[in-house]
Amino acid sequence: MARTQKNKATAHHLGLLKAKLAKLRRELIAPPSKGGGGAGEGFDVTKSGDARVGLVGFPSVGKSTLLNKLTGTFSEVASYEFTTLTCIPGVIMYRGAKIQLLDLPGIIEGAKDGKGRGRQVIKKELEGFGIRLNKEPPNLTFRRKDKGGINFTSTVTNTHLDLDTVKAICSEYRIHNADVNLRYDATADDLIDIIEGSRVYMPCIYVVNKIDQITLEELEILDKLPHYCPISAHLEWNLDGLLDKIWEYLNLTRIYTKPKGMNPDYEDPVILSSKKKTVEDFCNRIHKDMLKQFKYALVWGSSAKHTSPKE
Ligand SMILES: Nc1nc2c(ncn2[C@@H]2O[C@H](COP(=O)(O)OP(=O)(O)OP(=O)(O)O)[C@@H](O)[C@H]2O)c(=O)[nH]1
Ligand SMILES: [K+]
Ligand SMILES: [Mg+2]
Repeated sequence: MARTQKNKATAHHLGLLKAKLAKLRRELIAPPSKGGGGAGEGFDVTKSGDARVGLVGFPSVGKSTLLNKLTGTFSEVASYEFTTLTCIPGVIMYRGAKIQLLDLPGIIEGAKDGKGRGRQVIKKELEGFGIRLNKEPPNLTFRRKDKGGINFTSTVTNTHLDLDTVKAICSEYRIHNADVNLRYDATADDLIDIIEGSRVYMPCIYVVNKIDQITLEELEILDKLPHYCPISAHLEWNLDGLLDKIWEYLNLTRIYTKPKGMNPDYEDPVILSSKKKTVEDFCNRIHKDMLKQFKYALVWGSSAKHTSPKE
C-alpha cells in the first residue's frame, strides 16, 4: 500500500487491499475453532460494578502502582518489566458509582517495523483488534439486498470514496447487491468497519505517568494535548484530575429514585451507561418485570430530555 501512488485511479485498488487486510486481521485474532475454550489464564475477570476501565500500556510505566493508589488493591510493583502477568481487578467508588479498574500485563510492540512509540503504538495495537478509540461509529448506512447491484449515494462531497472503490471493497466481501449511503466524508476504513461489524467504540485517556521525572516545560506541552492526563502515581500527583477525567469519559448517568412527597435518596443512585440510559433501561436495571407494570415516569434533572413539572 505504501508503494501505491494515491490518486483516483488507484483508490479502488487501495480500498481492496484495506478490505483484504481487515479480513486477515479478523482471522488472525479469531479464537481457534477447536480445542475447547481455554480458561483464559487469569485474564477472565468477572465483570462487576457500573463501568470498567482497563490499564493498557508498556511494561513498567506504573500501571500497578496506579491500581494500588486508586483502589487500595494489591498488585505487585517492581522496577523490572512484566511484573504483572495476569489481570488484577480493583474497585473505585466515585460519586456513587462503582468503577472496576483492571491492571493488565504490559504490552509490547507487535509490529517489528513500527517506528512510533507510546500513543501511536498503543493505538495501532488496539485498532488491530477492532477497537476504535475516542471515535464515533461511522455515520453511514450499509444495507444488503437481493438484487440491483451496488448503489452508492452521498449527501456530501466525497474525497475518499467513489463507486469503484465501494464496489471493490464490497466484492472482497462477496457482496454484490447493497445500498451504501454516506452522510459525511467517510474513508475506505470507515466502510470496512461497518461491513466487518463487531467494532468496539470506546473512550480512551492517555495517562502520562512519572511526571515527577520531567521538566515543567515538558509538562506544559503534555497538558495541552487532547485526551492526555499527566500524573505521578507514585507521588499521587493529579490523581483527582485523573478520576475527574475518567468520570467525564465514562459519561455515566446517575438516577436518584424519589418516593412521592419525599426527598430523593442521594446516597444510592442507579447508574446508567452512556449507551443505555432510557427510562426503559432504568426499569430493566431495577427488575426485569418492572416494565410490564410500568405506566409513566417523572424525570427531573440536567440530563433529562423532557423535564417533568414540579411535584
Ligand atoms: N518516578 C516514578 N516512578 C514510578 C511512578 N509510578 C511507578 N513508578 C515506578 O515504576 C516502576 C514500575 O512500576 P509498576 O507499577 O510495576 O509498573 P507496571 O506498568 O505495572 O509494570 P508491569 O506490570 O511490569 O508491566 C516501579 O519501580 C515503580 O516504583 C511515578 O509516578 N514516578
Ligand atoms: K514493573
Ligand atoms: Mg504491573
